[in-house]
Amino acid sequence: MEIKKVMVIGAGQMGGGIAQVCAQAGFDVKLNDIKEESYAKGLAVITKNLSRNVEKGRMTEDEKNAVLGRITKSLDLQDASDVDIIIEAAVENMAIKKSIFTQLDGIAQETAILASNTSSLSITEIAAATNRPEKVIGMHFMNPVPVMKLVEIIRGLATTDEVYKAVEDMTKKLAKVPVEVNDFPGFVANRILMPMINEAIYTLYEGVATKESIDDVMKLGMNHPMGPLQLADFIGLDTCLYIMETLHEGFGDSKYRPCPLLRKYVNAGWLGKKSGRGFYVYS
Ligand SMILES: CC(=O)CC(=O)SCCNC(=O)CCNC(=O)[C@H](O)C(C)(C)COP(=O)(O)OP(=O)(O)OC[C@H]1O[C@@H](n2cnc3c(N)ncnc32)[C@H](O)[C@@H]1OP(=O)(O)O
Ligand SMILES: NC(=O)C1=CN([C@@H]2O[C@H](COP(=O)(O)OP(=O)(O)OC[C@H]3O[C@@H](n4cnc5c(N)ncnc54)[C@H](OP(=O)(O)O)[C@@H]3O)[C@@H](O)[C@H]2O)C=CC1
Repeated sequence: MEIKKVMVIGAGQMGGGIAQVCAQAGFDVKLNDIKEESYAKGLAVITKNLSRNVEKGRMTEDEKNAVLGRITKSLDLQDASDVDIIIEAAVENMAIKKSIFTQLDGIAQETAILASNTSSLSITEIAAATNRPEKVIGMHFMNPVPVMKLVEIIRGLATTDEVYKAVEDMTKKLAKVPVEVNDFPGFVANRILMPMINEAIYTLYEGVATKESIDDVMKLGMNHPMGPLQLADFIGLDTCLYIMETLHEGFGDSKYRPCPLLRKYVNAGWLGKKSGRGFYVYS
């Protein structure tokens, strides 16, 4: 099973990054979003990242243009009809993901792999919305995609070894390191990371320290590149809340209760860096 043509669904911070690294690795990429302006925003970020590579001497202008030439715009899921793999990176919502996967199952060629970049939701449940659960898999990239090495590869209950191997090979071609994990809420990355971020938010909520102090403790004391509140803003507070809800519901354990302050910020539309305001304000 050789993968050549890719479709990425969702041109947000993750989808844009995934499209960029796929095009850089030589794959033809269709980048899909529901809104033209979201696609344009995603492409602008990719162009900026590639221009930085040119400035830093890591790529020539011609190479940059060749990478951009491998990315095509898609505003219609029907465009999935001739690709080998679809990597879905739309919003972290089970109903939306199921609807996308059901539609893709009817559009994509029989051999096509349907992957999700979900950060916490059940691959098995998403797969059950299709008639090809054996070809559904989790391909969980880390943010920012062009920089971070890891891709968690999540096997659903029915995922075949052949599909796993094809996705593992593709991940290596992207110069990323695949790590195999099983399908449980939050997988490994967010089962460990998100409760730490949630606890940092509780620490702020309970007035233990200021946001700057909380971040300084983890940066200076534990050598984390970003403090947990800064990282939460970077990930997106909506995504953080959805992940905590998945852990809370999936394990039924109160230790995963999302902090009320996190919920309040999301309800206010303070989603972090992407909306201009979260725990910090961004210009
Ligand atoms: C929620 C989930 O499901 C899973 C997740 O993804 S959890 C989040 C995982 N990610 C993390 O934990 C990130 C933690 N933060 C970091 O590692 C670092 O702060 C960082 C890599 C983001 C930035 O590094 P830094 O040294 O502080 O800043 P900076 O010097 O500006 O950037 C380092 C390099 O990364 C690049 N970079 C930074 N942000 C970038 C972005 N958003 N997109 C592309 N490249 C980026 C910069 O261009 C720079 O590259 P060069 O200098 O080599 O050109
Ligand atoms: N943020 C992170 O650090 C990480 C996130 N993830 C996961 O990646 C996924 C995307 O997250 P992220 O990129 O941060 O989110 P963003 O909000 O940045 O991007 C989501 C994009 O998907 C678009 N979209 C929404 N619904 C659809 C749809 N039905 N069809 C096509 N496009 C759609 C949105 O468009 P519009 O804006 O127009 O609504 C937006 O452009 C989530 O599942 C998340 O959990 C995984 C790893 C890390």
